[in-house]
Amino acid sequence: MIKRKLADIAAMCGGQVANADDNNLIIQGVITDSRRIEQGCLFVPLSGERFDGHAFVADSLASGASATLWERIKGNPPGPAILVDDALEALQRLAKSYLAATEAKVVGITGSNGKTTTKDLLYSLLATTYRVHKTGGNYNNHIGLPLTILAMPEDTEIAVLEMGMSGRYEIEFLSKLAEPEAVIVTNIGESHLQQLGSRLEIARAKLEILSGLKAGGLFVYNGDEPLIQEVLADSDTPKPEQLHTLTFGLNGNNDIYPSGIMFLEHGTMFTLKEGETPFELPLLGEHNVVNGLAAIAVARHYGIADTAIREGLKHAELTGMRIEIVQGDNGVTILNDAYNASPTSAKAAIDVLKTMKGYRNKIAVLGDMLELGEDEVRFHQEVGEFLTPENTDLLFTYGRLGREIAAGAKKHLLPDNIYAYDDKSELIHKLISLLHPKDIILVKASRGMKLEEVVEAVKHSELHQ
Ligand SMILES: CC(=O)N[C@H]1[C@@H](OP(=O)(O)OP(=O)(O)OC[C@H]2O[C@@H](n3ccc(=O)[nH]c3=O)[C@H](O)[C@@H]2O)O[C@H](CO)[C@@H](O)[C@@H]1O[C@H](C)C(=O)N[C@@H](C)C(=O)N[C@H](CCC(=O)N[C@@H](CCC[C@@H](N)C(=O)O)C(=O)O)C(=O)O
Ligand SMILES: Nc1ncnc2c1ncn2[C@@H]1O[C@H](COP(=O)(O)OP(=O)(O)OP(=O)(O)O)[C@@H](O)[C@H]1O
Ligand SMILES: C[C@@H](N)C(=O)N[C@H](C)C(=O)O
Repeated sequence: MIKRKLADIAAMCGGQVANADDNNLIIQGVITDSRRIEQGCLFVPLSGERFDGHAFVADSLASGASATLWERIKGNPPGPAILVDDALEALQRLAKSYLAATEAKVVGITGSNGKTTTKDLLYSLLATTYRVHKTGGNYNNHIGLPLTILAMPEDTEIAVLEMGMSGRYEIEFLSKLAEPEAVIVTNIGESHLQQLGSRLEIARAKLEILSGLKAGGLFVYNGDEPLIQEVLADSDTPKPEQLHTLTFGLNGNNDIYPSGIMFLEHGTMFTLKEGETPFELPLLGEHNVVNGLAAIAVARHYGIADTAIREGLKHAELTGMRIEIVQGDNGVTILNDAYNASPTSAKAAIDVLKTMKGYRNKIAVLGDMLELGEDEVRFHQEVGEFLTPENTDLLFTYGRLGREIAAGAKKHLLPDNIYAYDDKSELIHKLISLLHPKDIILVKASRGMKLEEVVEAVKHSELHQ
């Protein structure tokens, strides 16, 4: 993490030191939450939906922060400070300046689905050889990415940075801040359609990642997605000189694609060439093989041998709630995919349920998918129609839009096997009453639905069957 003299930090973020007895005071780390102060850090007071961080500056200094940023418009700071006009902009400038002072090469990852998973997989491959830093959790926006950079060890060789968006020009900002030398676009789904209006516009937003890519940089993208090719070919799409490209995907016309896939109980095996030693992923689903292909493409670009890649994949540490296998105390198997949901990721998860063998009942617990815009009802009905007796025995839905999943499910499932709820506790009660230790449950909805509460309840429940 960043460790500098107070005066140097002021210069790096364009601020001015005030109230400090010692400009050579050493600052270590940057924190934006007074509830998580670490001794000697710089507190950065941000304004959000509920609070103005300036209200917590005195507390932060009392709790061990060595200094704070302070916006000039707020009057006199209550202790050692760096005066700035805008704390967020200063935080972003500090991050850019710190990154430039290191030798770290940046790999940027964006896409509608799979950013966090691909980031975790790529990290595990690169870390076999390099000193690597990666985005923690889902810290992928205009605040999270700068904080990720400032938490980076000074001797980092490669930084794997997740870049998220819900509107145009957000990725452009992040890419220009981080100036990656390699970038991945995982796929173009439906996430944030509400704000973007069309999948083409989502593709344009994702390919803004090329705007900050260094000259001669590498663009690794999902070759199965025609919208990416379309936007890449558009002369209006900003891209660097001497752009190198690599495609990944399931189709054999990609630069890297699987020659065979085998679904296992707790993971997935795949080969890239017939007869070669397979690669093994501790993740379920064909979609995670695709994520793995993107990670392999970049790892090979950085000279990682396939033997190291196989080791890295096998021991990858993954962020939870992405089709995470959870074993209940009561024997029930839960596929916790509750982190987020869109039609593309929901169908990918249902495909995983289809590959699971040896269970009594396959149960899907599906909730609202948010931010999908005017076609949200149709999207939910289509997910319902995707459910068949081959992949689902019982369906539980949660939420207003979940009812549309239930409506669509009637196309292939018997009405007696479909349960729609607006109340989470009622859903949990009914679900538990039907559960058997040999059942498997997929739990999936958008972040805002907090379906991890269903996972927690089911995990610890006493069964009656
Ligand atoms: C600003 C901030 O960091 N807020 C976080 C804070 O929120 P809180 O509920 O406390 O309220 P405020 O935001 O109003 O607080 C303002 C500041 O005051 C601080 N503070 C508050 C109380 C207190 O007692 N002491 C304090 O010091 C506070 O820390 C603030 O700095 O806490 C919440 C709960 O932990 C956080 O959720 C909230 O974080 C916001 C949402 C945030 O953006 N955090 C980033 C670090 C981040 O990267 N979060 C990611 C999610 C990113 C994301 O949604 N990405 C999208 C794509 C990008 C969309 C883009 N348009 C966007 O706007 O984000 C995606 O789809 O992936 C994460 O945490 O997962
Ligand atoms: N390549 C993919 N295609 C479809 N779904 C995917 C893919 N990769 C991951 N998913 C699913 O998408 C959801 C989110 O996964 P992950 O967090 O890795 O993606 P993300 O792009 O970081 O998501 P978000 O933008 O919501 O933070 C999970 O349900 C996961 O199973
Ligand atoms: C807030 C944004 N990152 C997100 O995840 N939105 C989903 C759709 C949600 O809020 O549930």
